[in-house]
Amino acid sequence: MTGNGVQPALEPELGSALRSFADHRTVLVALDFDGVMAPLVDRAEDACPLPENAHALASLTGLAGVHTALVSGRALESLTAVAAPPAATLLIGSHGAERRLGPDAPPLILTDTQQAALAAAERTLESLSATVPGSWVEHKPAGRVLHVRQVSDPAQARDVVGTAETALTTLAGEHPEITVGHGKAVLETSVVRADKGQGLELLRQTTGADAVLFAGDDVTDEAGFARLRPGVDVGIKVGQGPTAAPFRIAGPQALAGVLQAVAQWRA
Ligand SMILES: O=P(O)(O)OC[C@H]1O[C@H](O[C@H]2O[C@H](CO)[C@@H](O)[C@H](O)[C@H]2O)[C@H](O)[C@@H](O)[C@@H]1O
Repeated sequence: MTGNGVQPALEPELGSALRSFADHRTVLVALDFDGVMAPLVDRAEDACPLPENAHALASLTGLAGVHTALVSGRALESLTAVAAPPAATLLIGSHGAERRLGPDAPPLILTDTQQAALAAAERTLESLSATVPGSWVEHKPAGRVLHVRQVSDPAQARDVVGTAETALTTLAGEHPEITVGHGKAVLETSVVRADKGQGLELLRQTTGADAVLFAGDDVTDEAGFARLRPGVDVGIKVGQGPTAAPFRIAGPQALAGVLQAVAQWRA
């Protein structure tokens, strides 16, 4: 939203793509959370969706033929705590490793090998984090995340991320389940191979959607954009940075305008 409380106008090409999208019989609106529904903040537990985004998501969720989903890198428990999504909104967490597609969603269960790999990755990240004030390690069912947003010296933040990446890559020689990925002021490791593209495909199959809208801000969202069908689905990059998404909006404050446009054309 702009300073005077008015949603910025949509770019004409995006407006026209949303109009065509809304004309499909069944649609899926899938949204990343951090940096899309909610502005990025220092502490992950303090993230909060912009009220206009939360309201627009709730409005869309109640419409006939419209499915909504959050597709997040967060653990499902953390996602539901900060996003407080509508009950009917489908959830993909841990970058695709966790799913809540109905009331009986099975919990993620790790094999003994995955648990051993996760414990080893955790020891590596915790010991590095202990040497860098301001850094901390987030625990998720399938992974661990080294956060450096609150490290005051950018060079120190870069160094610890680089050291951690090298250490985890070495550890992956012993524990091949370990994967490593970058995000915004984080280094993530997981012992379950999954990505948001797989999560989106699962949502598409589950909902039977004829068209999918996906909005994301981070490098991990590119796996989602890669699964979209040109001319049918709508991919929206939120904020700056290279992307395969054909459309872009400035930030979370511009998302409600997108959601409201779809809601208006579906009503
Ligand atoms: O896929 P997302 O919903 O965008 O989740 C990606 C990661 O989000 C969280 O970290 C990011 O947001 C934090 C709060 O704004 C910020 O402090 C951090 O620097 C960001 O990287 C979350 O903590 C991670 O687990 C998610 O993977």
